[in-house]
Amino acid sequence: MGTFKIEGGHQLKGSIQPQGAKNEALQILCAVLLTSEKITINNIPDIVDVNKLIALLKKLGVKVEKLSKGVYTFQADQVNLAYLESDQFKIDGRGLRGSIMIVGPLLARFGRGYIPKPGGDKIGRRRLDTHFEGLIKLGAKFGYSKEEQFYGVEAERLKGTYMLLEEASVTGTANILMAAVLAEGKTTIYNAACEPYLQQLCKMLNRMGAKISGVGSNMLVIEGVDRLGGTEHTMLPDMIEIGSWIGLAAMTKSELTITNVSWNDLGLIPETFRKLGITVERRGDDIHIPAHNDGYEIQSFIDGSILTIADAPWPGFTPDLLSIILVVATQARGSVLVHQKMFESRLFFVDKLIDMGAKIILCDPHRATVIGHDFKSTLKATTMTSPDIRAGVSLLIAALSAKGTSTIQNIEQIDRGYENIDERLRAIGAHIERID
Ligand SMILES: CC(=O)N[C@H]1[C@@H](OP(=O)(O)OP(=O)(O)OC[C@H]2O[C@@H](n3ccc(=O)[nH]c3=O)[C@H](O)[C@@H]2O)O[C@H](CO)[C@@H](O)[C@@H]1O
Ligand SMILES: C=C(OP(=O)(O)O)C(=O)O
Repeated sequence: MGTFKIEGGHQLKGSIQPQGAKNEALQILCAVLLTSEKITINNIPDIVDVNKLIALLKKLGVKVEKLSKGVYTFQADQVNLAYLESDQFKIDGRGLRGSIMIVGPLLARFGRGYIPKPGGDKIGRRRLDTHFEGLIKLGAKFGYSKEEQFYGVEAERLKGTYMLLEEASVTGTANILMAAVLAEGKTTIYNAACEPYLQQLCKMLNRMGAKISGVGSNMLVIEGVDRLGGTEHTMLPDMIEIGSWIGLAAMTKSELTITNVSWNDLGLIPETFRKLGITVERRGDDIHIPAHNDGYEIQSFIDGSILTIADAPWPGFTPDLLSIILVVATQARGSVLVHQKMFESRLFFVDKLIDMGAKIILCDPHRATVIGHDFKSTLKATTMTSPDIRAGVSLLIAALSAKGTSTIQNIEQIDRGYENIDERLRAIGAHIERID
């Protein structure tokens, strides 16, 4: 179990370039299974989850070539379907959440797709009903082994249809979409998720020859085609990393420039941090955060009532940044209610922040009230374990702002989604060391 040792209380300074988006990468990598032609992908983040998925694709027979840092070609012209029946696949498939999205492409192109219950963050129930209900609507036969927690779908030829998803599931929409592009006839997916990750996937599939309209909306209309071809794709910067660095800058009172952020794809993220009183300046395609030497003040609603920040399906505020919002609020002037509507166990990490001296009341598993210290009391350094990827980074931010030396264990969780985080943070002045 890897550990970070962090000496807090130092101001950081400089600029940081966000990595390619983790959740987009997981979708895009699965899409290479849809064609026998070569696909070139740029800006692939070097993170554990993505590397696990690339390794899984290789075992499936996909030819993978690394051209330079972050640039790879993939060619799925000789797919080894026997691997899907191996014990090794049952281990590899469980290694991350994103592996679930191989099912749609495999089903569409080869008539069968399987997956063990995928991994990912332990942040509450993470069901897959939307995925399989959608694939069943397209005509697939579904099987599930409760004992092995192993899912499978099979179909000779998928047939387009109309479907209204029960929830706007991100990976669910991607999975169904990747099956529908090769189905016979027209598919309509209503209540589709529409994060920039999905917009990027749609654009890539259209470049490969798919016929998808409604990109960016919650109604995707897909005219099935017989085959797809090769393309080149470049990943957007990771918006969750960008939000993490905004929070980091504010809480350590640091002046930081986050470069090439693709502003137009950030949705409500800048505005939500502004509601906490943080100055988020747009400079071209960069974000500039000045040093908040006088702190930052949480806004109230127009009627004077306490601000609530809650997650919602895109274009609402992403649940993946609520843990960061929560930690940043612990040093703000004022109070905020953080409402994590989607996941049931994602707020439990606040116990660690309370240990460090933060004023937080966990109202129930979904809601926490934070009463900011306004830097009148600094957090105390401590030893903690990262429970999930975003809580891990939130604790890291807390440790960088705290007095003294903290240790964070189980940093594999952080490495799942943040590329080379210790080295990149050291480059802007953080005192952080990786110890094994
Ligand atoms: C690999 C990947 O891409 N992971 C992301 C993806 O996970 P993933 O695709 O697994 O998450 P889903 O979008 O399926 O759902 C996440 C949770 O939100 C609930 N839900 C979802 C939609 C909705 O309209 N109402 C609702 O309550 C679901 O029941 C579930 O508990 O999307 C999540 C939600 O943005 C993110 O946290 C994850 O980082
Ligand atoms: C929940 C997350 O990831 P995953 O879906 O891969 O567990 C996340 O990226 O915040």
